[in-house]
Amino acid sequence: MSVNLASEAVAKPATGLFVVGTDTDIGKTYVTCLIARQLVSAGSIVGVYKPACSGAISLPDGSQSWGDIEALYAATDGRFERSLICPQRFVAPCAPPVAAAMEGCRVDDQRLTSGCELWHDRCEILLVEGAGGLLSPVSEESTVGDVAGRIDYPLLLVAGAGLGTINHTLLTIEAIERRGLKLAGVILNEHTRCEDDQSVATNWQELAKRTNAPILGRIGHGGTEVLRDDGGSARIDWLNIVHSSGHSARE
Ligand SMILES: Nc1ncnc2c1ncn2[C@@H]1O[C@H](COP(=O)(O)OP(=O)(O)OP(=O)(O)O)[C@@H](O)[C@H]1O
Ligand SMILES: C[C@H](N)[C@H](N)CCCCCC(=O)O
Ligand SMILES: [Mg+2]
Repeated sequence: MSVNLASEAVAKPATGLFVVGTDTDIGKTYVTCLIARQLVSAGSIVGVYKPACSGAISLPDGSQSWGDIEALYAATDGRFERSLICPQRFVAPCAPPVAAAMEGCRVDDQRLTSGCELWHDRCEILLVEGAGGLLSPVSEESTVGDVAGRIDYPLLLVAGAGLGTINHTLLTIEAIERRGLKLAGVILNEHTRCEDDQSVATNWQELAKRTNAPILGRIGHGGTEVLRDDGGSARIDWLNIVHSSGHSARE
C-alpha cells in the first residue's frame, strides 16, 4: 500500500474538495458539475480540475474530445481553459497510465499536482475530480488516493444509490480511512435508473448503521439537486461542508 504521509505541500487554492468514486462511471463528473453550478450561481469563483483524463471521443473533424472536460468546462461557464481543467489527456478508455502507454508515453506524475497549483490564484474554491475509483491508477506511480493525499482536500465520495453500494461504499471508506484521508461525506447517486431496485429505499439507512461517515444526500436519475432520505431537498451548503471538514485531510 502506498501512503503519502510525508508528501510535499501543494500550493493550491485554500478551499477545495476532491471528488472520488466507488467506481468509474458512478457519477463523479455529474456530481462535480452539479456542485460547481450551484456554487457558481451563488456567486463563487469555482475552479474544476481533473489531474488526468482518459477515454476520448473522435469528432467529425478528426479532433478528440473528452466528455469530462467538456462537462466541467460548461459547468464553470467556459471561464477556464480546457488545458487548465485537465492538462493530461489520453485517448483510450482505460486507466490513464494504460491509455498513455498505448500512445507510447507516460502520465507525468509530478504534473498531477503541479497542474493543481496553476489554480492557486484563479478561483475561490477548487473541485478536483479523480478518475475511476480510489485505487484506480492515475499514473504508473500513483493511485487516485495517492494524488488525493498529496492535494490534501477533504474527499467527497460518490457512490451508487442501488444494490451493491453497501459493499462498494464501505470498502472505499475503509481505504480512505486507512490512508488517513478526511472524508467530508458520501453522495448516493442514481447514475443508472433504479426504479425496480428495492434497495434504494433502504441503502441510506443501512449505510448509516455501518459507517460514521456523513451520508450527505441522494441524487435521483436525471436529478439536479441533492435530496434527503425522505425525498426533500437537502439544500447542501458546499462551502460549509468543505470548511467544516477542515483544511487538511490528515490533521
Ligand atoms: N444522477 C444521474 N442521472 C442521470 N445520469 C447520470 C447521473 N449520474 C451519472 N449519470 C450519467 O452516467 C454516466 C457516468 O457518469 P460520470 O461521467 O459522471 O461518471 P464518472 O464517475 O465521472 O466516471 P469517470 O471515472 O470516467 O470519470 C454519464 O453519462 C452521466 O451523465
Ligand atoms: C476511461 C474511464 N471512463 C475512466 N476515465 C478511467 C477509469 C479507470 C478505471 C481503472 C480501474 O480501476 O480498473
Ligand atoms: Mg468523470
